Amino acid sequence: MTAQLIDGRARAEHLKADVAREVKQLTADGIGCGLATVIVGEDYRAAAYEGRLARIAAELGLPHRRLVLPATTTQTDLLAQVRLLNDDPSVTGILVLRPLPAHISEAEVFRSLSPMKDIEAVHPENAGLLALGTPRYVPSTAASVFHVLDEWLDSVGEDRPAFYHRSLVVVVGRSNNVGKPAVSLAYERGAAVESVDEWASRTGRLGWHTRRADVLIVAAGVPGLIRSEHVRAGAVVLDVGINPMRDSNTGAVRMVGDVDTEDVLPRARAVTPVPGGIGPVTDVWLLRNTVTAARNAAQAQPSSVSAEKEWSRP
Ligand SMILES: NC(=O)C1=CN([C@@H]2O[C@H](COP(=O)(O)OP(=O)(O)OC[C@H]3O[C@@H](n4cnc5c(N)ncnc54)[C@H](OP(=O)(O)O)[C@@H]3O)[C@@H](O)[C@H]2O)C=CC1
Ligand SMILES: Nc1nc(=O)c2c([nH]1)NC[C@@H]1CN(c3ccc(C(=O)N[C@@H](CCC(=O)O)C(=O)O)cc3)C=[N+]21
Repeated sequence: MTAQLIDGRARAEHLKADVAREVKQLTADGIGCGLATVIVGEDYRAAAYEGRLARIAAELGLPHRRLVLPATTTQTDLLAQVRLLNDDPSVTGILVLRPLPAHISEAEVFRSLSPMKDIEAVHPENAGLLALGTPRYVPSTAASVFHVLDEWLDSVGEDRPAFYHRSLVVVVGRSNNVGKPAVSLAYERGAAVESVDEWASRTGRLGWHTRRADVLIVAAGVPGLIRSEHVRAGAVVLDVGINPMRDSNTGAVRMVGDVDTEDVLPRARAVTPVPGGIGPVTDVWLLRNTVTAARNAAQAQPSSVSAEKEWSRP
């Protein structure tokens, strides 16, 4: 068997057309929408993601404001900046990029976000709603993993509920941003779920877990962690990892996943590549959540949400 490579870019384009329609409808309804992204310090992955969001937001005509703060920013200053964004009615969605510098508590910053503007569902209220199966916002990376999987199941004629009910989903990596939300979404679909972290690797049990997976979701941030010996024949493998690798000869940086795709292809049923798999869908989903947040804001306070002049409207 040679696995099917799932085309995330094509999925992202479909989704982008939906979001473009939603943005037009917002404008027609006179509802303002504004995404604010916050980066503290320098990180290649965060900068790459933010750059992609900026480009697609411009393409969709969705106002975007960037806040780039130095790595020396104190937690107090960052919390003050978040407060300003919370209080600004022209900002309807806020994304604080990870990683934050080590001297800043990510949990404190996420807790300081206005829950209605927390488009990644990292505030405890939104994370709780997600865990209870009643999300306000579905975090974009996990949402993209299951969007890609659901659509792929449709494309091969699998009945979604039947597939999930008979499947074991194993999630490698359990960050609050990616791994844990993915577990919640797998629960919601009625799958059996297993979650492993770095201890599974350290204790030599990673393969024992992953080889039982019908669906293997990998979000560890370790290039090439998963090889064919970790994969059950006929499994569906979703590679979330985005890891910058510098070519020692040319100096060029390219992104690689957590899965050794070439090695896994002959064994799996379907695999998402990196680049071109989950990543492009994540970008669009985040903007989709931004649109949802604008609608939520308008419903909460109909008169206060209108686009302001300071926005760079593309
Ligand atoms: N494609 C996309 O759209 C996105 C991709 N990413 C990428 O996904 C990856 C994960 O991101 P994120 O969740 O934020 O990362 P974090 O570093 O926050 O979390 C990584 C998780 O993986 C676990 N882990 C680390 N090493 C191993 C190992 N050897 N074996 C098993 N588990 C391991 C960690 O375990 P422990 O808890 O024990 O430390 C932790 O739970 C990164 O490459 C990131 O760039 C992130 C967001 C979006
Ligand atoms: N709070 C927070 N949330 C995040 O979701 C988050 C974050 N911080 N910090 C950084 C990581 C990284 N990340 C990416 C998502 C998509 C692509 C993406 O679309 N990549 C393309 C292009 C890759 C390339 O440049 O070759 C692809 O996979 O095809 C990249 C990177 C989100 N992250």
